[in-house]
Amino acid sequence: MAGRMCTRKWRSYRHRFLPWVVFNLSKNEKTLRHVTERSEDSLISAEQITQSLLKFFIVLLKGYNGEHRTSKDKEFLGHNEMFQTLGFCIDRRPSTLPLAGTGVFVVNGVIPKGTVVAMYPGTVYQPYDPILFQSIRNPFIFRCIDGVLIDGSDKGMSKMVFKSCSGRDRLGPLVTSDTSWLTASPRNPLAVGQYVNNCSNTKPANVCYQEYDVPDRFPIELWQFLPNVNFSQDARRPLRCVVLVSFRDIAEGEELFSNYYTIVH
Ligand SMILES: C[S@@+](CC[C@H](N)C(=O)[O-])C[C@H]1O[C@@H](n2cnc3c(N)ncnc32)[C@H](O)[C@@H]1O
Repeated sequence: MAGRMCTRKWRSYRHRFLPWVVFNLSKNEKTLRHVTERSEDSLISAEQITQSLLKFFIVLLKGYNGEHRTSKDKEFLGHNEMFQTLGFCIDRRPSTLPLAGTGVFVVNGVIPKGTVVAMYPGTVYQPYDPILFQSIRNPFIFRCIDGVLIDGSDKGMSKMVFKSCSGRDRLGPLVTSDTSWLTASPRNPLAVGQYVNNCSNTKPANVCYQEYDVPDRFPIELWQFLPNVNFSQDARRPLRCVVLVSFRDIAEGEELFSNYYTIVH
């Protein structure tokens, strides 16, 4: 009986980070996110995500193309632009949870409910792509509803694969993805979503993951701020990105927490 229930739950899960979620499932039963329909899992529409990213990327582009900037200015440019355009700023800091490593915090401003708060960077693997070596002991493999995987690790082989795919996909002088999320100072400061920790019994989730396929009409000169790249050059589908959207208003100083595990009934 328990086995059958477990199998049913397993079949209806949406997102997971292995082996973290499997290991913690029983411990964190209260923190599972339950939704009754697949559509309920999307807090905002794809069009709202597009508009939000366009608004921010256009400002980033102007900033990075601006003259009279020193390299020091450029280091903080993303954060300044983020605060001015979106009204908040996020960054990585040691987590408030014991033994949880790094987390992501609202360091300036407030985030209203239903806002695109962060992006989950990484190499995008279709269900048929080989990912075995990159996935070994890698807690940053994010699983989308349709089996697409995103490897958000910024180290070792994962890092090499991302850089190589990004170089391969350049269109002459046009860069079509951002590799700076692999460093401590991403040009697009939204691209730190892979460091958002799982909620706990005392720290409920304030953001959730939402899949987003980049539409054809997304301006090519703004692709340089997208922190995702396809592993396969011949992936015959739009580029998959994952954004984190706020469940509620989030105050300055708060840490972001997501649900690593969502059950669709
Ligand atoms: C996707 S990473 C998140 C970033 C991670 N905190 C780090 O510093 O690399 C997932 C890993 O973070 C840690 N983690 C996430 N949520 C946690 C929690 N609520 N309590 C303890 N550790 C957590 C676990 O080690 C997990 O395997």
